[in-house]
Amino acid sequence: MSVGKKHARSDGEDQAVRLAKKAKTDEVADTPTDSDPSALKTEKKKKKKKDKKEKKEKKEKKAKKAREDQFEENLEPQSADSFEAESETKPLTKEKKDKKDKKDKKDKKDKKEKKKASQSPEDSSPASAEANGVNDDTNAAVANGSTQRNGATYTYQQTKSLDLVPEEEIQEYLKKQEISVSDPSGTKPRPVIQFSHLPASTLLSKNPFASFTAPTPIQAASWPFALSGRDVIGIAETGSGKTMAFSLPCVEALASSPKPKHSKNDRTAYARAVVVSPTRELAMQTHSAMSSLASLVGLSAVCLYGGASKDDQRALLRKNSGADIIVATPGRLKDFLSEGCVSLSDVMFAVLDEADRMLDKGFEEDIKLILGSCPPRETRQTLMFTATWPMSVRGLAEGFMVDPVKVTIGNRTRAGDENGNGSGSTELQANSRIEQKVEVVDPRGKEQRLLELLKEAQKGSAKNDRILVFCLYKKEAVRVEQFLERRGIRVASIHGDLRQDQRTRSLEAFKSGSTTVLVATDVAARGLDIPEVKLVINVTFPLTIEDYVHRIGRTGRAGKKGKAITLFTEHDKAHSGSLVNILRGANQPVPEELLKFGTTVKKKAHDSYGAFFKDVDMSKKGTKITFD
Ligand SMILES: Nc1ncnc2c1ncn2[C@@H]1O[C@H](COP(=O)(O)OP(=O)(O)OP(=O)(O)O)[C@@H](O)[C@H]1O
Repeated sequence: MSVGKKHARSDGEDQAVRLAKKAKTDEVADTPTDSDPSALKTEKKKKKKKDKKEKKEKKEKKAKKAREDQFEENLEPQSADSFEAESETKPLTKEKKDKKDKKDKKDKKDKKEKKKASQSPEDSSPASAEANGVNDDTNAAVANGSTQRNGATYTYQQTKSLDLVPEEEIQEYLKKQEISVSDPSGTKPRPVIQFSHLPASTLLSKNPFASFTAPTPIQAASWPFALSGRDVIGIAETGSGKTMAFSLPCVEALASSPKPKHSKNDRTAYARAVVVSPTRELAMQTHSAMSSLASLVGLSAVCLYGGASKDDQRALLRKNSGADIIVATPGRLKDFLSEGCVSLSDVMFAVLDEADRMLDKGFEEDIKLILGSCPPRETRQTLMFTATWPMSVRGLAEGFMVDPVKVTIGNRTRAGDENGNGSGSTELQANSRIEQKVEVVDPRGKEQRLLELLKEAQKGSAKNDRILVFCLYKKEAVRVEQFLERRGIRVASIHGDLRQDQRTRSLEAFKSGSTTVLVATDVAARGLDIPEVKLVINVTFPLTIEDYVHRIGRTGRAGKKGKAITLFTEHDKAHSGSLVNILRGANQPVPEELLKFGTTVKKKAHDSYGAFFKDVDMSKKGTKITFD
């Protein structure tokens, strides 16, 4: 409220008295007096505003100083611009002058290279990995001093090189890669088509993408949002690089923010990022990918999963002084949380990998507890990635996020009405590079048919081709493995009845090629990135059509082709409609025998689908019940 307004209300008060009162109010602005409460309130507000401004300025100064220090340490060329204005007004020290000269030279060189690149825009071979990994746009991503809501000081700013890409090229890319973005705040950052379009950073200067030529569509479209601190739901086909889509923004966010300090005597491990995975093997795989990236900037990652020694994992946490990133399965993470060994109170970045699985009934409560142990969604960044996004989990997902951006890859719009108006909802879609074949068979003849298929697939030069065989039940997997073994097939298995070391050994043997056939339950359906799986055979149909999409997605990864054969029996007829839709959606043949089972899509039958592969900690002792 202005002083003028106050005058109007204090009739009869003489000017001198009013001034004296105001002076007094200014003096005691912090102490409430009953002399003039409304004036006091105004002054208090003013002071608060001033304090806030001062605080903000101080924070900005501090952030600038931190960046400056980092710049000094890392000789990060992109940071130089933030200090250019300063250099103009102050006399340059010799060191700064050298740096400026160096930068000017580099700018000139970059301009030349850019010109060259514009003549051959397709030059994205691994040989040019350095250019791919490190942005040559020295002027591009300049931290502007503000912090993201999760506390990271990294600021995403579209680079000049990306600005320079003609709009038609961007539109063509979005169309060709079938990228759709739904953003409640309406921002439209351009996709990062080349690695060189990414803002320079310490991490990128380490060239983490040397073996890749360009970002995958989900990376290209989601990075600008995730790097800006936004919550993201990323939906893209199996094997399309979603792990890197969340790993890069996670590591950038952590690398740009100081680790909160805790008492030296505090033995709790305070993670700053948490990634939750549905299975142990996937957690280990994600951990391996993330720690390679994190270690480039001196960050550590620890994997916590059931079935392995807790003491060893505790020791790892201690060794890594808490670990910056924790990749975990929910059960083991919950255990560590309840013991007070791990705290998520410093988490600025939370990821649900295979998000629909994590939000389904089997894990819902665990996820509520885990995300509930993190700072509130307003002050952390939450990312969810998956290849399948059923309606049933969407509402729940958004409850954990703030205005999430939804990035979808693939033409998943519902067919819509006769006028061609789609409903715009995200449909289930299988990887279109996978050749899908469905054979309707007699349930009694399944194992014999499996044997024939394996022999056919491993004929001649293909004798060492890797084949993944899916069963629904653990006992079934055991039976099928023994059946194949007796017939001379080199086979291993992975399912929940095996000890973790046995599971790990089987997977390693399959990866290394010492066994070419792996019989698995749905414990191996999601996320596992096993190179060169040529064929997936479904001996028994999974509980849900989503699991079918994930199972067959173990082949045809990272742009490669693959093949999947499904033995379908009358027992699976409830899935015929949704399977027909998947086949049609991927332009695959639909056998007449399958159509006979009907094309109606039934509502999801199993509430806790995939519960068959919920990881149970086998190392835990059961509770002994005594009867007296
Ligand atoms: N930009 C890229 N170019 C080429 N290959 C890539 C790129 N990014 C990641 N990859 C590779 O693609 C493979 C599949 O990636 P990833 O496991 O992240 O897939 P995904 O989308 O998470 O699959 P799923 O849905 O099955 O979990 C990995 O081997 C990974 O190294």
